[in-house]
Amino acid sequence: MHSKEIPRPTGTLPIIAEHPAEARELLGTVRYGAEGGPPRWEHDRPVLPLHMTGAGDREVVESWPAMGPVRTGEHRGLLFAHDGAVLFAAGHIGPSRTCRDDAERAYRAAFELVEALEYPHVFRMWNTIAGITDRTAAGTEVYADFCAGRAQAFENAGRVDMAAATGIGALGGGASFYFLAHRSRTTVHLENPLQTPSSEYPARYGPRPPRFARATYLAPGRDGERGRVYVSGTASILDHRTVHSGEVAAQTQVTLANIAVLIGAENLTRHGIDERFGLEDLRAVKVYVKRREDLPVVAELCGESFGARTDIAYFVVDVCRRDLLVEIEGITS
Ligand SMILES: O=C(O)c1cccc(O)c1
Ligand SMILES: CC(=O)C(=O)O
Repeated sequence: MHSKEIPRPTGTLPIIAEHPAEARELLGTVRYGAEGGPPRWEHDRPVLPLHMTGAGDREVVESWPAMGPVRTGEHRGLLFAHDGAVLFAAGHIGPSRTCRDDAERAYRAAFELVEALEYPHVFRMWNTIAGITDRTAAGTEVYADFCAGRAQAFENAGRVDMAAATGIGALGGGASFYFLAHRSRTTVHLENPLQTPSSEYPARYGPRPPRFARATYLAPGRDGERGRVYVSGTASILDHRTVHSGEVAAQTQVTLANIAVLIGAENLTRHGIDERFGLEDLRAVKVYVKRREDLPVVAELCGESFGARTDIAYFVVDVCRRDLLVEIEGITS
């Protein structure tokens, strides 16, 4: 992390720091740390522990601020908190080796929750999956199994909209997920003209395709909050193919270029949004690097591309395809 000071809470932008923020004004917290497991309550707020850091790495704490009085609850293992505008929910998908049924169950619970509480506009989801590229006992791939279960839950719920998401490796603790949904603000799910929509990936990547948008734009709120683009985990993929297999610098450059096109004026105009953003506008950037020895190269390229005010957290974890070395996400400020 490069952040020098802990930023103030600003609505749908998280506070990312080395220490948890004040519990009272929060919806929930995600600990990118040394152990993973089911979400738990701390000071009456959901906390999701994710095993994303190894020995000697610093824990990164992501805190989602609340804008008003918070109500909390639990639904089929999902712990949630909401403030009348935003819903934060966190769950444990389960042991990754039977990911399919577990993912379907967890996503079914998520869709039930957003309907029951009336937060229909899901705008960001994160999935962390231990052993993401491993084979299951049945010989299938864990990530492909996860995608199959998730696709089934989308289908059962009749949901055709796909939100920005990340699907990334974890060092242990099974598979977990958390998401954010808005009650009233318009969401526009974005695709990237350089990439095949994930739901149209060919079957060679798995029996059921992933279901995520390349980014989601949350339109400005009546409370004066600005419009923001939530950029999905993005990798060195053009159309549906990994490019620059084995070359970390080139993969990082393609990834950054993918994000620049995604959030730039031309693509936003294509989606009916009258705004434009550049890489320097991104905050709360997370960079996932597969091999520890690649960190210096990736960090140098990211440092050159993002603004001086961008807070960047690096994690050494597996990426969902064996030939991918880096994945990057962020949120426009
Ligand atoms: O399956 C996903 O949700 C996903 C989303 C973004 C990047 C990625 O590798 C995977
Ligand atoms: C792997 C990844 O980032 C994608 O499918 O876009």
